[in-house]
Amino acid sequence: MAKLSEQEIEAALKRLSGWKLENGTLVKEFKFSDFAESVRFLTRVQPVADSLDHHPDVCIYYNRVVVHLTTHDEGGITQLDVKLAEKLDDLAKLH
Ligand SMILES: C[C@H](O)[C@H](O)[C@H]1CNC2=NC(N)=NC(=O)C2=N1
Repeated sequence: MAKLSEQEIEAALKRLSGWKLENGTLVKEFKFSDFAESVRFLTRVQPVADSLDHHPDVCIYYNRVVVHLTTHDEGGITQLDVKLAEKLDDLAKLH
């Protein structure tokens, strides 16, 4: 999948909520009530990421999950990152 241009990334960021561009990755911090809820969120993410064959880089800080999205194979942001960002937003609402 082709890398998005800067204009395409800016357009995608306008549609997404809470995501920003940082060092060539899409980044968002998701907030939960505690560590267990953070882990449950990532448990819901796992099958979705596997089915897309596209995986987020994640860090858990107790009740915060920081997600970085980039397409490693392309060395930049692709439409797959935008699609995964939308899915993560949906999954974060489910807790
Ligand atoms: C072999 C496997 O399909 C690839 O390594 C996939 C897996 N998940 C991936 N996830 C992400 N974020 N970027 C990739 O380039 C990528 N490549």
